[in-house]
Amino acid sequence: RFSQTKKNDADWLLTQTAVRPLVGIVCGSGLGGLADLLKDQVAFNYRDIPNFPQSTVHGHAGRLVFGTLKGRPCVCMQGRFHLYEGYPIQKITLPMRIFKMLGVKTVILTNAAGGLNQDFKVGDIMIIKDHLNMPGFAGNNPLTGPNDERFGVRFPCMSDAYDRELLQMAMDVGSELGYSDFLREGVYCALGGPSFETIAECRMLHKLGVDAVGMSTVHEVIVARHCGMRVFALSLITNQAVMDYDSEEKANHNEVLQTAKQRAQQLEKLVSTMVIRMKHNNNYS
Ligand SMILES: O=P(O)(O)O[C@@H]1C[C@H](O)[C@@H](CO)O1
Ligand SMILES: Nc1nc2[nH]cnc2c(=O)[nH]1
Repeated sequence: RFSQTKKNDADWLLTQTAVRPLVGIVCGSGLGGLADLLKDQVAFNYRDIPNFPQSTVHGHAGRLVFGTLKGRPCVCMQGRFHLYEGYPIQKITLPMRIFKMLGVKTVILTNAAGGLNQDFKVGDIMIIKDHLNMPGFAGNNPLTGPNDERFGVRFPCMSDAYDRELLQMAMDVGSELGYSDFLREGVYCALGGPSFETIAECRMLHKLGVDAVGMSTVHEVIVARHCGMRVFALSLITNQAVMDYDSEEKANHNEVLQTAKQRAQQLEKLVSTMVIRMKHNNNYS
């Protein structure tokens, strides 16, 4: 029945627009401007899409935007769902299955995150090369429950979750755009939120090899990879995680949105250049 519901959502969306997207984009906190790059837009408020959850977080507009980027058909989630909003984990990742049913081949996920790597600065863009799924360690995985074989296998591999060719493409495009000074790569860790981390938690995550910490993305990545879509993801380092008891810094959502605003244009340029350069037969040359 769950699967039928998803099919209905996808069918409904397909009847509303002629765009058949090959690329699906998810905008992180304050990064919704990405959707505004799309031409010939057809946009839906989440509240108008059957069975779709609603955005409840400031900086997540709650619109699904179809359109093209230099002729490449795309769909963009202007706002995502988070565990802390109270939705079941299968519900927050439902859009990935809808992307799949719309024909999406490549998913691009963005997020705002706190920097743990001491070499990172606020405003850096970190290309995600791997993740730690903390809610997953506690049994909260979006693939929990009966496996729908039509989407993918029971035990999907995650060692190849982040496409290495797209990671290399991001580095190449970033260097051509003159972004090398603030382009990094690293490991992202998702926590449940909504509280930010304590100092002890930041120290622990740093010791575990985490470069940036956030509250999203990995659940979407798992579902996207389960159904065979190619994944590229990046974090905007919007704040430095507090590691020191003498620090006066306090993580807050306003700072997150403020940093996102300052770096949004460059991040959008990086993503849009990549989309235009992507070969949709899964080859990058
Ligand atoms: O959707 P993302 O991961 O960009 O949102 C981050 C995590 C929290 O939702 C919020 C904290 O400021 O930003
Ligand atoms: N968990 C977490 N999420 C964030 N999103 C943006 N900044 C942060 C942060 O410092 N911690």
